Amino acid sequence: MSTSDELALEVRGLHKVYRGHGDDVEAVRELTFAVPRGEFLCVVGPSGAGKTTLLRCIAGLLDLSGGEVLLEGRKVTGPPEGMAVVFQEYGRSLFPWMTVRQNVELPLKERKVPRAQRSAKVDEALEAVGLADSASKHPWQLSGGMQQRVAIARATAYEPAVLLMDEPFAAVDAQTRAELEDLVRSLWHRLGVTILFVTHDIDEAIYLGRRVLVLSNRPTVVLEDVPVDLPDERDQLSTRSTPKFAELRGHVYERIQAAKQGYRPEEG
Ligand SMILES: Nc1ncnc2c1ncn2[C@@H]1O[C@H](COP(=O)(O)OP(=O)(O)OP(=O)(O)O)[C@@H](O)[C@H]1O
Repeated sequence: MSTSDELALEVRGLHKVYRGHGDDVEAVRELTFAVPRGEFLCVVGPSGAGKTTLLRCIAGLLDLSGGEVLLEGRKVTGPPEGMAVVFQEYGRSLFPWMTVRQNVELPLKERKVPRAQRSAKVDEALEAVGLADSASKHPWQLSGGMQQRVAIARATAYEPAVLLMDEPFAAVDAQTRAELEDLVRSLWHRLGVTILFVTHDIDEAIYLGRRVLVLSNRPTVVLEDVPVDLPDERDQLSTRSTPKFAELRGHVYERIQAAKQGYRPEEG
Protein backbone atom coordinates (compact mmCIF):
# COMPACT_ATOMS: atom_id res chain seq x y z
CA MET A 1 0.00 0.00 0.00
CA SER A 2 1.40 3.40 -0.96
CA THR A 3 1.38 6.30 1.47
CA SER A 4 -0.26 9.46 0.20
CA ASP A 5 3.04 11.29 -0.43
CA GLU A 6 4.00 8.52 -2.88
CA LEU A 7 0.82 9.06 -4.84
CA ALA A 8 0.79 11.10 -8.03
CA LEU A 9 -2.96 11.00 -8.28
CA GLU A 10 -5.90 10.15 -6.06
CA VAL A 11 -9.49 9.91 -7.20
CA ARG A 12 -11.87 9.77 -4.24
CA GLY A 13 -15.56 9.11 -4.58
CA LEU A 14 -15.75 10.80 -7.96
CA HIS A 15 -19.35 11.32 -9.03
CA LYS A 16 -20.42 13.04 -12.24
CA VAL A 17 -23.88 13.88 -13.47
CA TYR A 18 -24.35 15.85 -16.68
CA ARG A 19 -27.21 18.23 -15.98
CA GLY A 20 -29.45 18.74 -19.00
CA HIS A 21 -32.78 20.37 -19.62
CA GLY A 22 -34.92 17.91 -17.69
CA ASP A 23 -32.92 14.76 -18.41
CA ASP A 24 -29.82 14.38 -16.26
CA VAL A 25 -27.21 11.77 -17.23
CA GLU A 26 -25.42 10.08 -14.35
CA ALA A 27 -22.17 9.22 -16.11
CA VAL A 28 -20.02 8.24 -13.11
CA ARG A 29 -21.54 6.77 -9.93
CA GLU A 30 -18.48 6.32 -7.71
CA LEU A 31 -14.84 5.99 -8.65
CA THR A 32 -12.09 5.65 -6.09
CA PHE A 33 -8.52 4.67 -6.94
CA ALA A 34 -4.96 5.80 -6.36
CA VAL A 35 -2.06 6.05 -8.78
CA PRO A 36 1.43 5.86 -7.26
CA ARG A 37 4.21 8.01 -8.75
CA GLY A 38 5.70 6.44 -11.86
CA GLU A 39 2.72 4.15 -12.47
CA PHE A 40 1.41 3.30 -15.94
CA LEU A 41 -2.33 2.79 -15.46
CA CYS A 42 -4.63 1.93 -18.35
CA VAL A 43 -8.39 2.40 -18.11
CA VAL A 44 -10.76 0.23 -20.16
CA GLY A 45 -14.51 -0.24 -20.13
CA PRO A 46 -17.50 -0.65 -22.40
CA SER A 47 -18.35 2.13 -24.82
CA GLY A 48 -20.07 4.97 -23.00
CA ALA A 49 -18.72 3.80 -19.62
CA GLY A 50 -17.47 7.27 -18.81
CA LYS A 51 -13.76 6.91 -19.60
CA THR A 52 -13.52 10.30 -21.25
CA THR A 53 -15.64 11.83 -18.51
CA LEU A 54 -13.26 10.43 -15.87
CA LEU A 55 -10.23 11.77 -17.70
CA ARG A 56 -11.76 15.21 -18.16
CA CYS A 57 -12.69 15.36 -14.48
CA ILE A 58 -9.11 14.44 -13.52
CA ALA A 59 -7.74 17.08 -15.91
CA GLY A 60 -9.87 19.76 -14.24
CA LEU A 61 -11.83 20.33 -17.46
CA LEU A 62 -15.20 19.37 -15.96
CA ASP A 63 -16.81 20.22 -12.63
CA LEU A 64 -17.39 17.20 -10.39
CA SER A 65 -20.82 16.46 -8.95
CA GLY A 66 -19.17 14.84 -5.92
CA GLY A 67 -15.86 13.56 -4.60
CA GLU A 68 -12.42 14.95 -5.33
CA VAL A 69 -9.27 14.54 -7.39
CA LEU A 70 -5.86 15.15 -5.83
CA LEU A 71 -2.72 15.74 -7.88
CA GLU A 72 0.32 15.17 -5.68
CA GLY A 73 -1.84 15.80 -2.63
CA ARG A 74 -3.41 19.03 -3.93
CA LYS A 75 -7.06 19.24 -4.85
CA VAL A 76 -7.70 19.79 -8.56
CA THR A 77 -10.07 22.70 -9.14
CA GLY A 78 -9.12 23.61 -12.73
CA PRO A 79 -6.47 22.49 -15.25
CA PRO A 80 -3.41 22.01 -13.01
CA GLU A 81 0.15 22.94 -13.97
CA GLY A 82 1.56 19.49 -13.40
CA MET A 83 -0.73 17.66 -15.79
CA ALA A 84 -0.67 17.28 -19.56
CA VAL A 85 -3.30 15.71 -21.80
CA VAL A 86 -3.01 14.04 -25.19
CA PHE A 87 -6.33 13.59 -26.98
CA GLN A 88 -7.30 11.34 -29.85
CA GLU A 89 -7.95 14.22 -32.22
CA TYR A 90 -4.41 15.39 -32.88
CA GLY A 91 -5.65 17.26 -35.95
CA ARG A 92 -7.65 19.59 -33.73
CA SER A 93 -5.21 19.82 -30.83
CA LEU A 94 -2.28 21.29 -32.77
CA PHE A 95 -2.32 24.84 -34.13
CA PRO A 96 -2.01 24.62 -37.92
CA TRP A 97 -0.56 28.12 -38.33
CA MET A 98 2.33 27.34 -35.99
CA THR A 99 5.38 25.26 -36.83
CA VAL A 100 6.06 22.00 -35.00
CA ARG A 101 8.63 23.81 -32.84
CA GLN A 102 6.18 26.60 -31.95
CA ASN A 103 3.47 24.08 -31.05
CA VAL A 104 5.79 22.21 -28.69
CA GLU A 105 7.11 25.46 -27.23
CA LEU A 106 3.70 26.96 -26.44
CA PRO A 107 3.06 25.37 -23.00
CA LEU A 108 6.63 26.25 -21.97
CA LYS A 109 6.01 29.88 -22.94
CA GLU A 110 2.75 29.87 -21.00
CA ARG A 111 4.67 28.61 -17.98
CA LYS A 112 7.20 31.41 -18.44
CA VAL A 113 10.16 29.07 -18.90
CA PRO A 114 13.15 31.28 -19.91
CA ARG A 115 13.93 31.33 -23.65
CA ALA A 116 17.27 29.43 -23.60
CA GLN A 117 15.88 26.68 -21.39
CA ARG A 118 12.76 26.54 -23.55
CA SER A 119 14.75 25.99 -26.68
CA ALA A 120 16.76 23.16 -25.12
CA LYS A 121 13.60 21.45 -23.83
CA VAL A 122 11.89 21.68 -27.22
CA ASP A 123 14.97 20.20 -28.95
CA GLU A 124 15.09 17.39 -26.44
CA ALA A 125 11.36 16.63 -26.71
CA LEU A 126 11.44 16.60 -30.53
CA GLU A 127 14.54 14.42 -30.53
CA ALA A 128 12.83 11.97 -28.15
CA VAL A 129 9.87 11.51 -30.50
CA GLY A 130 12.08 11.31 -33.62
CA LEU A 131 11.01 14.64 -35.10
CA ALA A 132 14.17 16.72 -34.79
CA ASP A 133 14.22 17.15 -38.59
CA SER A 134 10.62 18.35 -38.80
CA ALA A 135 10.80 21.27 -36.35
CA SER A 136 10.17 23.94 -38.98
CA LYS A 137 7.29 22.12 -40.70
CA HIS A 138 3.63 22.80 -40.05
CA PRO A 139 1.35 20.07 -38.63
CA TRP A 140 -0.60 19.75 -41.88
CA GLN A 141 2.61 18.76 -43.68
CA LEU A 142 2.91 15.68 -41.44
CA SER A 143 1.20 12.28 -41.36
CA GLY A 144 -1.32 11.50 -38.61
CA GLY A 145 1.23 9.46 -36.68
CA MET A 146 3.79 12.28 -36.88
CA GLN A 147 1.21 14.82 -35.71
CA GLN A 148 0.48 12.63 -32.72
CA ARG A 149 4.23 12.53 -32.01
CA VAL A 150 4.17 16.34 -31.96
CA ALA A 151 1.28 16.25 -29.47
CA ILE A 152 3.26 13.81 -27.30
CA ALA A 153 6.39 16.01 -27.52
CA ARG A 154 4.30 19.03 -26.50
CA ALA A 155 2.79 17.15 -23.56
CA THR A 156 6.12 15.84 -22.28
CA ALA A 157 8.35 18.89 -22.97
CA TYR A 158 7.55 20.53 -19.65
CA GLU A 159 7.88 17.29 -17.74
CA PRO A 160 4.42 17.00 -16.19
CA ALA A 161 3.96 14.89 -13.08
CA VAL A 162 1.02 13.14 -14.71
CA LEU A 163 0.34 12.52 -18.38
CA LEU A 164 -3.28 11.78 -19.32
CA MET A 165 -3.93 10.12 -22.67
CA ASP A 166 -7.44 9.66 -24.09
CA GLU A 167 -7.47 7.02 -26.84
CA PRO A 168 -4.49 8.78 -28.41
CA PHE A 169 -3.84 6.16 -31.10
CA ALA A 170 -7.39 5.28 -32.10
CA ALA A 171 -7.17 7.24 -35.35
CA VAL A 172 -3.86 5.93 -36.73
CA ASP A 173 -3.09 2.75 -38.69
CA ALA A 174 -2.02 -0.44 -36.91
CA GLN A 175 1.68 -0.18 -37.79
CA THR A 176 1.93 3.44 -36.62
CA ARG A 177 -0.04 2.57 -33.53
CA ALA A 178 2.47 -0.11 -32.53
CA GLU A 179 5.34 2.36 -33.03
CA LEU A 180 3.59 5.02 -30.95
CA GLU A 181 2.87 2.51 -28.17
CA ASP A 182 6.57 1.69 -27.98
CA LEU A 183 7.42 5.38 -28.06
CA VAL A 184 5.15 6.05 -25.08
CA ARG A 185 6.65 3.13 -23.14
CA SER A 186 10.16 4.41 -23.81
CA LEU A 187 9.26 7.98 -22.77
CA TRP A 188 7.64 6.60 -19.64
CA HIS A 189 10.86 4.78 -18.77
CA ARG A 190 13.04 7.74 -19.61
CA LEU A 191 11.02 10.47 -17.91
CA GLY A 192 9.59 8.51 -14.99
CA VAL A 193 6.27 10.26 -15.64
CA THR A 194 3.02 8.83 -14.24
CA ILE A 195 0.66 7.87 -17.06
CA LEU A 196 -3.10 7.36 -17.09
CA PHE A 197 -4.06 5.97 -20.49
CA VAL A 198 -7.68 5.52 -21.60
CA THR A 199 -8.30 3.03 -24.39
CA HIS A 200 -11.07 0.77 -25.64
CA ASP A 201 -8.45 -1.69 -26.88
CA ILE A 202 -7.84 -4.51 -24.37
CA ASP A 203 -4.58 -5.66 -26.00
CA GLU A 204 -3.22 -2.13 -26.00
CA ALA A 205 -4.09 -1.68 -22.32
CA ILE A 206 -2.28 -4.88 -21.34
CA TYR A 207 0.72 -4.27 -23.58
CA LEU A 208 1.24 -0.76 -22.21
CA GLY A 209 0.13 -0.83 -18.61
CA ARG A 210 1.36 -2.07 -15.30
CA ARG A 211 -2.24 -2.04 -14.14
CA VAL A 212 -5.55 -2.07 -15.95
CA LEU A 213 -8.59 -0.51 -14.34
CA VAL A 214 -11.76 -2.10 -15.73
CA LEU A 215 -14.85 0.10 -15.50
CA SER A 216 -18.47 -1.04 -15.33
CA ASN A 217 -21.15 0.24 -17.66
CA ARG A 218 -22.85 3.53 -16.83
CA PRO A 219 -23.30 4.83 -14.12
CA THR A 220 -19.69 3.86 -13.69
CA VAL A 221 -17.89 2.16 -10.83
CA VAL A 222 -14.60 0.24 -10.77
CA LEU A 223 -15.21 -3.39 -11.73
CA GLU A 224 -11.67 -4.62 -11.21
CA ASP A 225 -8.13 -3.32 -10.80
CA VAL A 226 -5.99 -5.86 -12.67
CA PRO A 227 -2.21 -5.98 -12.11
CA VAL A 228 -0.30 -6.67 -15.34
CA ASP A 229 2.41 -9.02 -14.17
CA LEU A 230 4.32 -9.09 -17.43
CA PRO A 231 8.07 -8.37 -17.54
CA ASP A 232 8.93 -4.68 -17.84
CA GLU A 233 10.83 -5.24 -21.07
CA ARG A 234 8.07 -5.50 -23.70
CA ASP A 235 8.12 -6.27 -27.38
CA GLN A 236 5.23 -6.10 -29.82
CA LEU A 237 5.77 -9.63 -31.11
CA SER A 238 7.10 -11.69 -28.25
CA THR A 239 5.15 -10.06 -25.38
CA ARG A 240 1.85 -10.36 -27.20
CA SER A 241 2.44 -14.05 -27.94
CA THR A 242 3.16 -15.14 -24.35
CA PRO A 243 0.65 -17.34 -22.47
CA LYS A 244 0.52 -14.72 -19.69
CA PHE A 245 -0.55 -12.03 -22.18
CA ALA A 246 -3.27 -14.33 -23.54
CA GLU A 247 -4.46 -15.09 -20.01
CA LEU A 248 -4.68 -11.39 -19.10
CA ARG A 249 -6.44 -10.57 -22.35
CA GLY A 250 -8.97 -13.35 -21.73
CA HIS A 251 -9.59 -12.18 -18.20
CA VAL A 252 -10.10 -8.50 -19.07
CA TYR A 253 -12.22 -9.43 -22.10
CA GLU A 254 -14.47 -11.57 -19.91
CA ARG A 255 -14.84 -8.68 -17.41
CA ILE A 256 -15.81 -6.23 -20.13
CA GLN A 257 -18.33 -8.66 -21.59
CA ALA A 258 -19.83 -9.01 -18.10
CA ALA A 259 -19.88 -5.20 -17.75
CA LYS A 260 -21.68 -4.87 -21.08
CA GLN A 261 -24.30 -7.33 -19.86
CA GLY A 262 -24.85 -5.13 -16.85
CA TYR A 263 -22.78 -6.97 -14.21
CA ARG A 264 -21.88 -4.61 -11.34
CA PRO A 265 -20.23 -5.22 -8.02
CA GLU A 266 -22.55 -5.05 -5.01
CA GLU A 267 -23.15 -1.46 -4.04
CA GLY A 268 -22.84 -0.79 -0.33
N1 LIG B 1 -21.74 16.78 -22.33
C1 LIG B 1 -22.52 15.74 -22.05
N2 LIG B 1 -23.81 15.89 -21.73
C2 LIG B 1 -24.60 14.84 -21.42
N3 LIG B 1 -24.17 13.56 -21.41
C3 LIG B 1 -22.90 13.34 -21.72
C4 LIG B 1 -21.99 14.39 -22.07
N4 LIG B 1 -20.77 13.86 -22.34
C5 LIG B 1 -20.92 12.53 -22.17
N5 LIG B 1 -22.18 12.22 -21.80
C6 LIG B 1 -22.71 10.87 -21.51
O1 LIG B 1 -21.97 10.32 -20.44
C7 LIG B 1 -21.72 8.93 -20.66
C8 LIG B 1 -20.23 8.66 -20.62
O2 LIG B 1 -19.61 9.26 -21.78
P1 LIG B 1 -18.03 9.17 -22.05
O3 LIG B 1 -17.76 9.87 -23.34
O4 LIG B 1 -17.31 9.63 -20.86
O5 LIG B 1 -17.83 7.60 -22.21
P2 LIG B 1 -16.60 6.79 -22.83
O6 LIG B 1 -16.42 5.59 -21.96
O7 LIG B 1 -15.44 7.67 -23.02
O8 LIG B 1 -17.21 6.36 -24.23
P3 LIG B 1 -16.48 5.78 -25.55
O9 LIG B 1 -15.77 4.53 -25.16
O10 LIG B 1 -17.64 5.49 -26.46
O11 LIG B 1 -15.57 6.86 -26.05
C9 LIG B 1 -22.39 8.58 -21.98
O12 LIG B 1 -23.65 8.04 -21.72
C10 LIG B 1 -22.51 9.92 -22.68
O13 LIG B 1 -23.61 9.93 -23.55
